[in-house]
Amino acid sequence: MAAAVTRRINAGLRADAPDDGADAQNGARPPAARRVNGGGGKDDVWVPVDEPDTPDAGGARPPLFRTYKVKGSILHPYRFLILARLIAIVAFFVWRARHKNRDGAWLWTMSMAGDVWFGFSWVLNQLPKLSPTKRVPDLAALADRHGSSGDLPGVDVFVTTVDPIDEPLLYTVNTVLSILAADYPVDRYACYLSDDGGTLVHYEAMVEVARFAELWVPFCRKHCVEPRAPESYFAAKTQAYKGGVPGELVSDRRRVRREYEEFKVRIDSLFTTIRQRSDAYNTKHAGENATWMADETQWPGTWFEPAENHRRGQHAGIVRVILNHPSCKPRLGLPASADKPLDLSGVDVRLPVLVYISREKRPGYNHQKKAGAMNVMLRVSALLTNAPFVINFDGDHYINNSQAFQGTMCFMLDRRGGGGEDTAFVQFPQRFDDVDPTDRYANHNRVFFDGTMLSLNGLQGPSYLGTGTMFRRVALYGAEPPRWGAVASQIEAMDKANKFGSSTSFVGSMLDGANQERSITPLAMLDESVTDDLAALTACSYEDGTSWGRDVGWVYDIATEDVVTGFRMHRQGWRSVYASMEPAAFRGTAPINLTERLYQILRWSGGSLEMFFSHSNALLAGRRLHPLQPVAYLNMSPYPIVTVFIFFYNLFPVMWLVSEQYYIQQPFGTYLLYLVGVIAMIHAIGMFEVKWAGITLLDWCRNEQFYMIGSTGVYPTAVLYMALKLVTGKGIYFRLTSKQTTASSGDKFADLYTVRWVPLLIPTIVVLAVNVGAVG
Ligand SMILES: O=c1ccn([C@@H]2O[C@H](COP(=O)(O)OP(=O)(O)O[C@H]3O[C@H](CO)[C@@H](O)[C@H](O)[C@H]3O)[C@@H](O)[C@H]2O)c(=O)[nH]1
Ligand SMILES: [Mn+2]
Repeated sequence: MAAAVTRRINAGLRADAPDDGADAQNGARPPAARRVNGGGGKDDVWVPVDEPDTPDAGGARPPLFRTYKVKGSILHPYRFLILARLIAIVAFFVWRARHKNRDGAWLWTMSMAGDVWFGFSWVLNQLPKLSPTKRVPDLAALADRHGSSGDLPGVDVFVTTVDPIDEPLLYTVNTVLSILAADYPVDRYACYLSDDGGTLVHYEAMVEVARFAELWVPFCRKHCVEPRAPESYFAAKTQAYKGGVPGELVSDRRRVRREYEEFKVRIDSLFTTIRQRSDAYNTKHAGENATWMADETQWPGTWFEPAENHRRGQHAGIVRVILNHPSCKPRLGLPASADKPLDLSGVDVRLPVLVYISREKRPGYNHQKKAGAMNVMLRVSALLTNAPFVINFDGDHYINNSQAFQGTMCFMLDRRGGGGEDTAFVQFPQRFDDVDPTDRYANHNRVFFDGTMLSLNGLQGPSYLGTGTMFRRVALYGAEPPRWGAVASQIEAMDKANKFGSSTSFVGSMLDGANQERSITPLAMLDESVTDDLAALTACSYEDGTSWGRDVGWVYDIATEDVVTGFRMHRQGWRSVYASMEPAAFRGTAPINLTERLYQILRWSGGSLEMFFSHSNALLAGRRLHPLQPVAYLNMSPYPIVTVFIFFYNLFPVMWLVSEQYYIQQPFGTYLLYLVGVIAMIHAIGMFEVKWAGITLLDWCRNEQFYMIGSTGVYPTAVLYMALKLVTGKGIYFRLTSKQTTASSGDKFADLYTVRWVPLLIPTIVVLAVNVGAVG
């Protein structure tokens, strides 16, 4: 194995040679890409920062992204308010400590403790937001440098899904279609679908997708349509035309729409089709009870009628290439004809690689949910296409801006200050569809985390980077950037310690996968040796005794693997970028019904507490992080504990039922004055943030409302779970967020108002009752 590594050292890891020739030519070339504007947020708030290192006479490369800061007239009063509030709360504490309550000392102590916690967490939350920064990719500069289809690095795109019902097939096929139609050199990226359910329905849906993509993708290219997830495209109002043949849009669109409707019918009927086919074959092969593929072979995954080795949690690993590697030269389509009414004669009709994966499942193994699926994809893709960058989407997210991949490359390839190469990941803010404009609680803390992240002078703080984040593959392998030049020896050492497992072909692929200048390799012929390798890599026993899930790949044993994986990279000295783009790069479907939302919050808050009580505790971050990063991580790990104090205050009105005269603090007048002051100030500060985050006041109110529901209803359970875990050592079982909607009535927000009863809501209702009672 070591030999395999050393052999490649000479091949050179970093093909760092400057391509000056190309640059000189580029100077004369007109920008090929459309310029994007400021990238979200209003221009009257964000101002570009003067880049100290703009190209000089020496012909340095022009920057590939712009940095924006909040303009002084907003920023200075904002900071002043923060300072004022800091002084106010310190004064408040001092005053309270000097005026201890003699009667009801324990209540006073409790409320003091609560206020200290509130004050402390406010500081944690506020510090990283002192200098809001926004980075926007410059696609035109990228096109100038790399040409329109030029030497962009390879990208492997991962999509995860589990259940075709809970995560509706329609979302998943839209995700994949939006990826296949992305505006990125088609021979430089590949799409992998991981199906943790192992169902034939998913596989055949991908076969249908590949077929429909032959029409959909050239259509998108011909007319430059956005977004390229058909469901969203057809639902959207028509926008300004950007393609080259406006006259043909209307008829082409009508035609593609009809095909899409038929495609949807086929997708919807897959369950029945497969069942009927299987019934027919089972009768033919008397005595069988299998699920059959169209070619009359038995599906190796799960069956409709569960059987030994063909049920959920117990089936073989499957890797199937659905679309093979395209040719490197463009292949133009055909002019319109009787049966093909779309004129595709000027359009490249190639499609990127599409692979279906279902990892092996065996009882007795902890399959580690999404993190486990991601790690299998990381290995399988290493053997098949081995791109130096990987990006992941949940089955319910899609690319909303077809240039999103190019956008991420603006950060990965920018060389300012040695940059780029030390960047482990690029993340864009998450935006959600299907969220009622009058009820945007689904954007909950995402909006505010935007604020948190924006702030760290562009260094990324923690966030839910589970989906729509572009990673550098080598960072996922656990390599460390300060030794980036020595990745070969690093990989060799890690391999000696059996961190990666026993596959020689996988370890042999690692150096190539680290090389940013390498484009994607044509898909290997799936001969017997490759199939054997793939079987080994998808097996559940592959990771036994290795470092997968800790030092290598996505991190295990935690409900929020995404946050912890990013933390590991930051801790190793990697940097990351938080970027914005207009229109938003990616979009997702948040669970909009309150019940699902509560369970999601439960998993996140539980995961955050787990993180606090684990080796990924922010306090153990080490010196390689920017000083504000641990603060931001800390801000989001023990936060559910706040529930104790929120409860205390929320239930306090009980006292009014018991006795008429009771004061938490005396003299009560001064106390009230302080309170009103500090509360008013935090809201005033919030208003500034609302202004630059580009959200409405109503969003903000909903956010506050939802915070109350979450912190009374969900956090107590999270805290209890954590306490149990600390005592018993057993982790939390988190269920999959169901995205299934009942909204067949045509009202896509119908779901929002169907609140199923869940015990999680009991404490919230108690609080409500107490307060209504007390006021009464
Ligand atoms: O055994 C499993 C369980 C889940 N998933 C996939 O993991 C993704 C996320 O699961 P979901 O139940 O939808 O969780 P969410 O709360 O919606 O996910 C958010 O929070 C997660 C944990 O922080 C992140 O991993 C996600 O990317 C982020 O979108 C989905 O695509 C699932 O298909 C698997 O592949 N295998
Ligand atoms: Mn999700």
